[in-house]
Amino acid sequence: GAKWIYSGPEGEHHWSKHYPYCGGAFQSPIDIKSELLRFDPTLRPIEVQNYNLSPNEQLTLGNNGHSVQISLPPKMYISSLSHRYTAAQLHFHWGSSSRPVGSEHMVNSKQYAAEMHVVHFNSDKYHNMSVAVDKSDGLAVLGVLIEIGEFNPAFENFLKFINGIKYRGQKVQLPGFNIKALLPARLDEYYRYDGSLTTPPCYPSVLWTVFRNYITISQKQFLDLSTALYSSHAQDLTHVPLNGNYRKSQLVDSRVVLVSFKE
Ligand SMILES: NS(=O)(=O)c1c(F)c(F)c(S(=O)(=O)CCO)c(N[C@H]2CCCc3ccccc32)c1F
Ligand SMILES: [Zn+2]
Repeated sequence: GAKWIYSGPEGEHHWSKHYPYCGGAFQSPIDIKSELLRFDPTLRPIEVQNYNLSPNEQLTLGNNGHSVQISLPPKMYISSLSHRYTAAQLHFHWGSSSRPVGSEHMVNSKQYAAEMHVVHFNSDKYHNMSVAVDKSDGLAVLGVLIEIGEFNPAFENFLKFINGIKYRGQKVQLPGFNIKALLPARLDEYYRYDGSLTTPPCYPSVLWTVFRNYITISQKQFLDLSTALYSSHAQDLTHVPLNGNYRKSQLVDSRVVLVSFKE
């Protein structure tokens, strides 16, 4: 689609000019505040299938100018929701080396260093992402908050290739690995709400699951993620660093955030 960026003249406050849904309701991310929470005993642990990919599987690691993304094979899916949600891709949002806060969701106004999103589409009802992306029951995204702390070996499976995709449009192949190792320990503890894509076109089509527990990456791993990439093409005269690629918190309005756990 048309170009959009996170800050400046084409920044997020201008997205709605070309992408009307961005100015609409049910937008994401949100600041998950305690007073919004309602315990829902019917929320089952998240169960994922075929996330443990063998190294013989080839994945594509790419720089799409907005994020670093890993394409995921359709054998991967979420089996614990009312419909089968088949994996499409995962990507990240992060801050910058000077401001190491870049998660999209916040918990009681605490912003984390980064956030991972695993994007799935409702394959019971829609043939692919493109058809599902603007349907109210089209997508399910798993959100994982990321803090700086212990080194994360699972991150190395793609971080070690990141210098091959420094510029927009660049892709490299990478051996499959256990994507489940990127998720936090407790898949039974999460926040759940109805929201949207956090980038244009901002369709209100996402069933959000944000896990309660964060994962950690080391300071060095965060620096690699936040300093390696550019949103500009390799041949562009100006190199525009890719960081701070997170949308600000959106209005919750009358939405309730369900939680699968009691304090
Ligand atoms: N935060 S978020 O809302 O989850 C989210 C992003 F932030 C994000 F940057 C992307 S993107 O990397 O594709 C760049 C711009 O769309 C996506 N892509 C999704 C939605 C758009 C269509 C599509 C098609 C195939 C696979 C994934 C996707 C995204 F869903
Ligand atoms: Zn995202």
